[in-house]
Amino acid sequence: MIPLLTAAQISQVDNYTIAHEPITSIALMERASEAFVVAFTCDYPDKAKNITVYCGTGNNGGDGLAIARLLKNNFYTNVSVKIARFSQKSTPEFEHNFVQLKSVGIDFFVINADDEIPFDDSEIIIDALLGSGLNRPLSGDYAKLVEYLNNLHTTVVAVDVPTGFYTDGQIPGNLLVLKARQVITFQQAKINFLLPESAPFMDDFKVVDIGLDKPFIASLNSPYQLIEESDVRQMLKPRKPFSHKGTYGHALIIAGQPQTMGAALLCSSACAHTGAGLTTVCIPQSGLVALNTSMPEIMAIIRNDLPDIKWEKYNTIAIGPGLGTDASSIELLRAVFKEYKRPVVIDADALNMIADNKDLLLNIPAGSVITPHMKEFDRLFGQHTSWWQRIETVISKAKQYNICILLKNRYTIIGTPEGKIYFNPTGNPAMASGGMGDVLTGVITSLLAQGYAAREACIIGAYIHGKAGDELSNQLSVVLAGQVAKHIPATLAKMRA
Ligand SMILES: NC(=O)C1=CN([C@@H]2O[C@H](COP(=O)(O)OP(=O)(O)OC[C@H]3O[C@@H](n4cnc5c(N)ncnc54)[C@H](O)[C@@H]3O)[C@@H](O)[C@H]2O)[C@@H](O)CC1
Ligand SMILES: [K+]
Repeated sequence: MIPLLTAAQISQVDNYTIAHEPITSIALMERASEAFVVAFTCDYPDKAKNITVYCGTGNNGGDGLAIARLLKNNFYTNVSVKIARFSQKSTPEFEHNFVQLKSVGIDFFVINADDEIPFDDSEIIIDALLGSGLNRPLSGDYAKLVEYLNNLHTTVVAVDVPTGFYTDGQIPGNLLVLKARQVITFQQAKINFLLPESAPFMDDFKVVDIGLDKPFIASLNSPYQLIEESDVRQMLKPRKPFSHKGTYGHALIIAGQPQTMGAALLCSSACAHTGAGLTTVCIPQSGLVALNTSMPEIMAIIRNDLPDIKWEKYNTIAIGPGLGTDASSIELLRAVFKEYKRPVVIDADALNMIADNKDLLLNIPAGSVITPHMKEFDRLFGQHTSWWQRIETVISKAKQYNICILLKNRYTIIGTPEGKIYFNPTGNPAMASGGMGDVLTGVITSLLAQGYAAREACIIGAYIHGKAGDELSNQLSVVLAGQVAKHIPATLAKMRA
């Protein structure tokens, strides 16, 4: 896991690293700037491009000055610098790099407060105006400069953080930010890069390691963690010799209506493909032929009004995909909560029924998983005006109900009763199509049936679901849910190799 820190904590880690590595702050800035330049030269190899580095007078600006110098050393022939000296304040690291810049003879131009903004016709802009030190929205000279630069629509590569962007905490509405084509960020993804509110301000980000003290970072015990492939590999249990279908559990999936049978089929297919020993799906009679034709491995319970379910047979139950919210579905949901005391997976219409009957929240078996998308989440827990607020709600509700909450997103957010938030990095826009959530529910259900705890089932499930989609998207520009379900065994084989 990569611990994700707030800006205040990152500055604490900078200071700790400077004191204990030990390294001077100027050498640390040089290391950061070198890391930036390595990443930059990889993505922008044309050394004749006309590049302007815009620098503030804090340490982000100090980075910018060092980057301009290093680019020149790397034979970028057309680099110049514009310094926004909008206040008298500057850091010693900035001043040091300003002297260095002058010594290598790079053209620079100083923009003072209230000056006209100088004309810019560069092909690439490197944004080193403000970084993680931002403590208020842009206004005055900064706002004027950023508006001018945004209107140019030039390719902007931001150093660490796009100027004006908040790295953590609630992002104010109508924020003015220097929009970046790419952000090359130091040490770790900033938490707000993982939330949809970052989308208008950056197309992409890349993390470069600047060697901050990892044991100290770990000691801060951040609640926010980014899942890595190695975590999932460690969590995955091998399929052992002499094991049999009974070893890998029996999952029951209660899903589907005549018009939404696909949800039941996709969910149960994903469950079987993720390795549950047995999968049974509880569907209306009208789905039986489709089920037997498409997935003969899966057993069925025909759902009349209230089906006769032998609860103790199942290692876990999923309820909701395509289920509908009529009276008999509510009765069935209540029956699951009454009769079945082990962890379950609750998705889609089951979440909508809980949203309409909030008393049911208290009946969710401990250790269960709920898998809402944003709208289902807001229906359950109230309207939110920002994703940061949603994260706070995930933390409090996961604790309150002793459940794992998996809030679907580009970087899916998994909250546990211990107060941790895990961000899942896998998945891609080719997967934005119907049925994908039903497949994810099937994957998580399968993992619970196989004996993984809810936290592991969510982390592994979200990761492999997204990774299967990533692997498929190497060759396909659109990936359908059924393809993801069928590809899971191949992804699992790679992860277990
Ligand atoms: N030794 C270190 O601490 C390192 C810092 N690094 C760089 O340092 C950056 C952080 O530097 P700083 O803390 O100096 O801060 P910034 O350079 O981001 O900002 C400079 C100053 O601008 C002021 N400011 C904040 N919001 C403003 C606004 N809306 N309008 C006008 N002024 C505003 C604040 O006084 C702030 O300290 C990082 O983003 C990174 O680029 C890297 O060089 C790595 C090492
Ligand atoms: K910046």
